[in-house]
Amino acid sequence: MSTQLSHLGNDEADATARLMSASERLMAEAARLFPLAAAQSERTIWLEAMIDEVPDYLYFKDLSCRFVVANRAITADNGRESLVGLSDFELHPEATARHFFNTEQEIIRTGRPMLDMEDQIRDAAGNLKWMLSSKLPVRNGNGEVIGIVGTARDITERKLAESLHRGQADLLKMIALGEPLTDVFSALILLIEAHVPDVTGSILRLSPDGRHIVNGAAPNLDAGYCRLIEGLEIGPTVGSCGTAMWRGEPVIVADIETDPLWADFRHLALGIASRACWSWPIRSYQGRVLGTFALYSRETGEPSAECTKLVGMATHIAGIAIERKEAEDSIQYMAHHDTLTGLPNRSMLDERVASAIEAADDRGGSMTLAFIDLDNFKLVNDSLGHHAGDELLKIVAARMQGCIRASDSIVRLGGDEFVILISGAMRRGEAVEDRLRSVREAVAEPVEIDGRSFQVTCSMGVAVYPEHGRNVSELLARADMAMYRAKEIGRDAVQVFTFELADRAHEKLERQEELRRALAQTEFFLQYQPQMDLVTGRIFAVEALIRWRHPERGIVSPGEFIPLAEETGLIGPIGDWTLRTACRQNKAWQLSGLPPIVVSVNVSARQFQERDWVERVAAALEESGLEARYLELELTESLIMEDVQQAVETMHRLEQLGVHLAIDDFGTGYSSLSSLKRFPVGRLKIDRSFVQDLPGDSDDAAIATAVISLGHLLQLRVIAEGVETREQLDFLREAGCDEIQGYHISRPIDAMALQALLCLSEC
Ligand SMILES: Nc1nc2c(ncn2[C@@H]2O[C@@H]3COP(=O)(O)O[C@H]4[C@@H](O)[C@H](n5cnc6c(=O)[nH]c(N)nc65)O[C@@H]4COP(=O)(O)O[C@H]3[C@H]2O)c(=O)[nH]1
Repeated sequence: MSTQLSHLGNDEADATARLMSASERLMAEAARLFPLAAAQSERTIWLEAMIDEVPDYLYFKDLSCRFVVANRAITADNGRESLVGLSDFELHPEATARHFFNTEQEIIRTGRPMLDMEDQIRDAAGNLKWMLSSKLPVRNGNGEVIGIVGTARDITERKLAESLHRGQADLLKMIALGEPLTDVFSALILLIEAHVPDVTGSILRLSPDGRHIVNGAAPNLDAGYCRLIEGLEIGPTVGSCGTAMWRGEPVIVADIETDPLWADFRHLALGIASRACWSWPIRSYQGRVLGTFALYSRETGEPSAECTKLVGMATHIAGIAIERKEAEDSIQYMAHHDTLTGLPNRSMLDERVASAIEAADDRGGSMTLAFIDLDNFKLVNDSLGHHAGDELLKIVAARMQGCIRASDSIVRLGGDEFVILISGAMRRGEAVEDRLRSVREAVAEPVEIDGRSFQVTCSMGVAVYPEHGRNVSELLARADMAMYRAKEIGRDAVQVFTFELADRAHEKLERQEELRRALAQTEFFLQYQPQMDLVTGRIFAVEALIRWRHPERGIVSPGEFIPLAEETGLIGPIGDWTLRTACRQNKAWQLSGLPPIVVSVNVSARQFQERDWVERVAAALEESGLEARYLELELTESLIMEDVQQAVETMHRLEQLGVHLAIDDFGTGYSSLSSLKRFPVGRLKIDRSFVQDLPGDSDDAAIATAVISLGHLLQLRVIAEGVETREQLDFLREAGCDEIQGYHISRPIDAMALQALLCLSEC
């Protein structure tokens, strides 16, 4: 032991070096205590005894890498009495021994130590061990290398902890990256199996109905066994896992052969030579049981505390993985399904149409899209409430789903719009309409919601690939166009797309653009038609009537463009313009010194239903400075009847503003007497159609007379429009009509002409 240590790179930091320098100090101390040569052997014994106490490996090898000195730790781990004279080739497998030999020869050759190397060895008991070793050259008094001294420390525990730590990190990464759940489970099981000797792991999941076993992963468990337990119903005595899921607590079965929990299944477990099965529930963050993590052992017995701790980590990670997958699945589901009806949604339609087109191309066939819109759904929603509307959609969706074939798909686009994708081939002689008839019939079956029974119909538009379009959006747009046509022709119908339809729609689009331009470039103007009091003969009011001065077509009458404006929503801004212009004009007449008259403005249903309509009327009055009592709004019967309750509410708000209200075209709608009583209106207007054949037509005469009586009974004034002749006027006066309007007095005329007329009649 008089040899010297070579220079170390970092003596202080290195445990091995510290050990070596402690040995040197001890040697020096021994030399001091036993100075005589006679004491030499005693010193050696003393030193050997001392190094034997060191728990790490400590040894000295000669230049041929044979042990000269080896302490008890390394000797015992190699299962020998002594290692002196042996080389690693006699202790380890060839590859390991060669590695050690090469390293040591390198140290001897270069004279440089090798520190903190991590090596794996198998000890005499067969245990794999991780060692942290350092090897240093030993020199004689002349500085020549005469061998190496080595130390090694067992770091197996630390390495296991590290690998566990790394394994956990890898698993969390797999979870975060959304790798398949079975892969995550398998990696988790392999990690645990690597740390708990002689066990086989398994992860089972609980089925969504919370009643059955579903295989998760068990990479080293018999596949046949796994198949046999798949789908078993959990319960109080269903082996370890079925019971653990049932109880929601760990079930540790130390001996499958005798434990009553395994009574019905022990033949299965014993068939795969398992004698013990320990199962722990996997839980969600909120504590819901999601499955089990189980370890099977070939030996009877219970898990160690260390094993239980590891499984605690495993069930935690498995829980995170399952919850993350469930969240992902539900996000996926929500992204592709409509929450109300559970039907696939638009994003799914795109995918399905794309693959249906591909399939049609492959077989040289076709594919059909049917766009479906419920008729009068808005009415149900408005009159019975959104809850009823939702219920109706759910019922209708389920019915439609029940009618289509497995090869077809149904998608809810939103609102009351659905699309059916018919992708399979038609039967011989079968038309698309036949396939869709059953859907229409199912929709039209009576529905009962909240104790009320009613029926809804639907309109369908059909587009066929490849004739009508080459992709989803083209086909959908054309099916939609056809559906609109089905609505136009009276609803409750199927319309197949045609190119004439497209032309018509195109033309409509152009008209719509023209209308927009007309509004922007003020191509509209108002004419006013006087209304005369039959008692005084005085012109007391005028009806404002819109006109369109079209740059090519000349003056266009409202009958031609108001319906389109209503359909497209342009009636909103057009109506606002009319209202503001009429108010301003009326105020201008007053300011010019004419006696005040009322200006009557037509209101369309869509305008009236706009939420801020009352505010817009108030703004038009405010802006023009016209007093509310000089404005009258003409509402049609059908407008009011679309949603009586809402209409009455709006009418009351308008009444509070101080404007007058009149019912236009009276007699053409269906207002019941009882509802008429509820309307805060001041006038009824007898429709022109009942006036034109007066007095000759006895039916019209009876109707006109009845409307006048009815109006008076309800304390309303009655005006007749479309009066063209003296005879009509006389009849109406005779029948007690209060006021008239019509060509007999004046055609609609522009503001200047009306001013002159008023001036004439007043002066
Ligand atoms: N044959 C005949 N016709 C007569 C006679 N006296 C008046 N008329 C016409 O009868 C219509 C009366 O208006 P309406 O019933 O409110 O019916 C109006 C009204 O519903 C709508 N309308 C007109 N202007 C507007 C408006 O500014 N806004 C809205 N929403 N609708 C309007 O367009 C409809 C048609 O308006 P116009 O073409 O101006 O047609 C006007 C008027 O020119 C007559 O003695 N004989």
